Amino acid sequence: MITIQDLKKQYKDAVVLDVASLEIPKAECFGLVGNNGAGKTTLFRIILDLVRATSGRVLLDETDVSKSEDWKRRVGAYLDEHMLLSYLTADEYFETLRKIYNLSEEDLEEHLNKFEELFNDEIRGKKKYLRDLSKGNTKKVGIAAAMMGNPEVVLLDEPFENLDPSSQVRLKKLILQEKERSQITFLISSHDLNHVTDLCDRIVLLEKGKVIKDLHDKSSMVEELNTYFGT
Ligand SMILES: Nc1ncnc2c1ncn2[C@@H]1O[C@H](COP(=O)(O)OP(=O)(O)OP(=O)(O)O)[C@@H](O)[C@H]1O
Repeated sequence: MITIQDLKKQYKDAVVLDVASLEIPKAECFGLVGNNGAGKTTLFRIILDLVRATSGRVLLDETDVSKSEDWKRRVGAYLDEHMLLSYLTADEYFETLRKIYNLSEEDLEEHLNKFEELFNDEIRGKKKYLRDLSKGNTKKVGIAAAMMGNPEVVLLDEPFENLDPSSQVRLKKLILQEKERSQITFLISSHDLNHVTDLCDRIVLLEKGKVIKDLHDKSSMVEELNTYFGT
């Protein structure tokens, strides 16, 4: 369970995030939407303790994420390419993570096999550094890395952006399978309302840093969001 309490982030006098209370239960697929600058990435960064909140706190179960490092083993995330080691090839990067996560070669193979369709023969066995991959293929590496090591929580910022249409469908299938297979709590931010509503049990809409809708009803969330975004 992720608990957000009185969370505020301010840059000089601009309040960019102001979330009084939010609870994300275990195994929920939590979608986060909002216009550019609404605060989605800031919220994810604070949850991951990459940015310190001005006030308030984020708890992972009982642990304040800004006060301990232990929870990091339980959380996977891909926000952007800065999270990768760009001077490695994809194979070298996965091998490095395998050692960090203490996985066997078989475990790694089993994990990466789930991504075979998504990788579309463009990632593994290539002599390209991550910095030279296309944007979409870079994202695929980041997502596979975020889901490595049996995390309890996975945060993905704009996972569908830059993916070709078939890859978007394959990624959606993969996340749905993982949701079924494990008890992963997914936090997914997206501008793609169709994908995020297909995937998520709940969608929170941020506007200027505040939660203005918290939608749980699958049948009405698409319509509510289309009305808000004028789509
Ligand atoms: N380091 C910073 N200094 C000043 N303002 C910042 C900083 N980082 C983020 N902001 C501001 O915080 C606000 C929220 O940004 P954030 O990136 O969280 O939005 P977002 O919802 O992820 O947007 P997008 O959909 O465009 O990715 C924006 O106004 C942004 O300019």
